[in-house]
Amino acid sequence: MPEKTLLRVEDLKLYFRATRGVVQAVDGVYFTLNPNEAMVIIGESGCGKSSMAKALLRLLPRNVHTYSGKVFLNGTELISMSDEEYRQQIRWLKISMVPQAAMNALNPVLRVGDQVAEPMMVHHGVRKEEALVQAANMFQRVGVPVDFLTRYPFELSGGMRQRAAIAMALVTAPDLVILDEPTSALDVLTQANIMNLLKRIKKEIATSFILITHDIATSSELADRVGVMYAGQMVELSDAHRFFTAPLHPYSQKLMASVPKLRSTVEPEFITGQPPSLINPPTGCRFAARCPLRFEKCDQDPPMFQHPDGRQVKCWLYEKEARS
Ligand SMILES: Nc1ncnc2c1ncn2[C@@H]1O[C@H](COP(=O)(O)OP(=O)(O)OP(=O)(O)O)[C@@H](O)[C@H]1O
Repeated sequence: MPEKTLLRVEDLKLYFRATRGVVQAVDGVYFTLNPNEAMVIIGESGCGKSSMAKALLRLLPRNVHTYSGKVFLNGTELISMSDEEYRQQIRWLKISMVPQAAMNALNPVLRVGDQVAEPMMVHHGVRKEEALVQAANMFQRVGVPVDFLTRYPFELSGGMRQRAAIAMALVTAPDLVILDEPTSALDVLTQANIMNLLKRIKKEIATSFILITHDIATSSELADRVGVMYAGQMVELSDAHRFFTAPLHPYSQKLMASVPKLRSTVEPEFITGQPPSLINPPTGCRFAARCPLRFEKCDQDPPMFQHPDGRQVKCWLYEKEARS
């Protein structure tokens, strides 16, 4: 029977070699994603979000120390594939990405239409004329004027370039699109437009999304599920509704309290202290040093507890609930 889960990530690790030691950027991450679901990954800068995206996309830098675990896409394991197999069978075809700054995704010396058409030609063996027709369709879908096909990236605004990068990620109809801070380099209005575009696309196209973002407020509108990362680990996995109403993990609660609210007189809070170093992270709960609810047990590393309502949380506070 085919697996209902689209993506199953088990004990994913990505460590880097650095001058001061080994950086445990992604340290034993587990999660699953269903078809047509949008999962938002949030967490402070440096907690390993982009590294996790790189691990899923196998876009690994040269100083990798450890790359391990299992990633199943529709039942096919990706980590054990060779780079060549991954490039031929998975990247762009099954999993595509929209990187932080679209300028980096687009080649400055090639017309954007040709670039958006290219994945179709390379991965679906489609002739250039047909690929350009599909690129034009995709441009219309993401709100880029079709006559922009013949323009170069520098002739497009930041927002239009980001839309073109989204078109490029979608043109092969992949199962999963990973967006790494897709709006971070854009002004607030353009950010909102891009988020609205993603919401619309999600309704129209049967694709799953992993959206990595700092922008908790806007991402709440797109998310079906939320994953919270802290110091290289996933500390909460939740459906979006429950998460945005009442998150479980003390870190998630602090993160939510730090989001400014338009119609509230409550001041946003800051999370005091710094996340631990990922070179020698603490052996117990990694958030303990900053946690207002810390108790003795937090000196031990908590497992990911299964909350009775289906959420998962890596915090000893939920040990009893998880058992009962
Ligand atoms: N190639 C690399 N070599 C060594 N260390 C790295 C490398 N890439 C990332 N790191 C380190 O890994 C940790 C996680 O970084 P990562 O960029 O994944 O975090 P992030 O949560 O995406 O941060 P941001 O939100 O700022 O993009 C950081 O300590 C970072 O300095």
